[in-house]
Amino acid sequence: MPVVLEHLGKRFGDGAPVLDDVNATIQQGEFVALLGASGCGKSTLLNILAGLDQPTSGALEVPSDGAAFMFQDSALFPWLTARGNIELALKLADKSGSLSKASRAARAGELLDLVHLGGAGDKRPHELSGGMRQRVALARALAQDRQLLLMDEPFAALDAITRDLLHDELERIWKETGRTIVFVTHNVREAVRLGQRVLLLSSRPGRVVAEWNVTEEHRTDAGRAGELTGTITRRLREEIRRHAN
Ligand SMILES: Nc1ncnc2c1ncn2[C@@H]1O[C@H](COP(=O)(O)OP(=O)(O)OP(=O)(O)O)[C@@H](O)[C@H]1O
Repeated sequence: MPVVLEHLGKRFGDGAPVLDDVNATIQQGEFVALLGASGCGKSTLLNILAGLDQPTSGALEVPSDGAAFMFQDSALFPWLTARGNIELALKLADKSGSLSKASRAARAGELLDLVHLGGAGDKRPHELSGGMRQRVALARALAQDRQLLLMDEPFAALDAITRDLLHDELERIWKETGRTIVFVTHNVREAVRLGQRVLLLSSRPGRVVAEWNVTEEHRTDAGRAGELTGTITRRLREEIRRHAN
């Protein structure tokens, strides 16, 4: 099922609208990067997609089983091991209670393998690096078993090398699982690296003002990817300047 936003708007109380007339269709299985200046309403939009907040105008179609969410902070439970954090997510997602403890343990093991953390399941979050914690957070988000995965700057706090590694991992996992991903970032390079499509949200009010397709050519030719990154960066700067005036 696609995600459809039609003339979507959001204002908090009687303040100025944060989002206004946001229109977008995201196909099932698509990877969309959402880019915008700080404070333009990206997190607000994700919260609405996740059903954590309601739009004040317009229409929204999202999968009926909701969405899984991953944040900049891994938000793991510190008293549980990596495996324990994933098993808990499996338990919470299993509303009918049909998964046995042994099946949950087996599934948690598969998810740990999927994020290449097979050997670290018994470690607690403080024993893991930032990159490893985000891998656990990704496995936990996948444990929720929702088609739609919303990611709010999940790699922003990581160093560049770890981030590059996680980009490769996320791309692989996206291809393996067929999830629909909406990935919020400030980082144009990251948006071009990951997204099949990059949407640019303007500031005050937030609205989709431009979009770019990232083609196979961009993926295989670093020069073409660099050109696209430059084009998007210029457009983003314009947006930031327009808002500053
Ligand atoms: N619950 C709320 N009540 C009032 N205003 C809010 C609320 N949540 C967000 N806002 C306002 O909405 C605007 C957009 O915030 P939001 O966090 O969605 O932006 P963002 O693009 O995700 O920012 P950043 O990139 O800095 O994380 C901000 O001006 C913020 O102050």
